[in-house]
Amino acid sequence: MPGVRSSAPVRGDSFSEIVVLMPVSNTCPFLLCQVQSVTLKKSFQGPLDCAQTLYRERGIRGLYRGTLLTLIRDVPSTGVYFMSYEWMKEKMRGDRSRTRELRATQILLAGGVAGMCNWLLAIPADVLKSRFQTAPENRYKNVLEVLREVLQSEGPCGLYRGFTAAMLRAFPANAACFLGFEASMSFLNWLIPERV
Ligand SMILES: CC(=O)O[C@H](CC(=O)[O-])C[N+](C)(C)C
Repeated sequence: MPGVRSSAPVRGDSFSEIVVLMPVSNTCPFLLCQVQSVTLKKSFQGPLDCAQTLYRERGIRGLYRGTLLTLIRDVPSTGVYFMSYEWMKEKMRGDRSRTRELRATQILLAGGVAGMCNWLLAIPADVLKSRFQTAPENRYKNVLEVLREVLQSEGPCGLYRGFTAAMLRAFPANAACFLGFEASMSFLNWLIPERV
């Protein structure tokens, strides 16, 4: 039995994330903005209602609209997320003891900072994605049109709209997430010890 060591696979398989989770995550901007359904002229009751209405009005394409932007947002930022987390842990452990256990506060700090690094990179693509997904169907031909419009109307700062709210959420959410992750890893490694 190899034991449980690596952090990345726990975050899931990318293919299933795109196929299964993308429609779920794609309903979020609609719910947050409370964009109204075109035909029913009503706000959505929840994620399921939103997904059903989108499917009815726009078909399967409606559920996957903005997938490219989601990938542009998540692929590089996820790399930075795990890299910054591991880098901070290594720095806090110091050179001498690579296997030294970190304190909970150190894990919280590394996780929180990793979440902030993730969003520092992800916000511009997230802003474009939300605008693109919630716009009326034929408003934008492609992503570049959304980018042009944001830059023209708000300048480069427009790409960082929501920065403060994103950062205020990113630290505690990811600090807790990594603490839970490390606690689960310790438990699993205790349950299934590594054979040497
Ligand atoms: C966009 C997103 O979900 O970011 C995650 C961190 C967070 O604050 O939710 C990180 N990751 C994309 C790696 C799941």
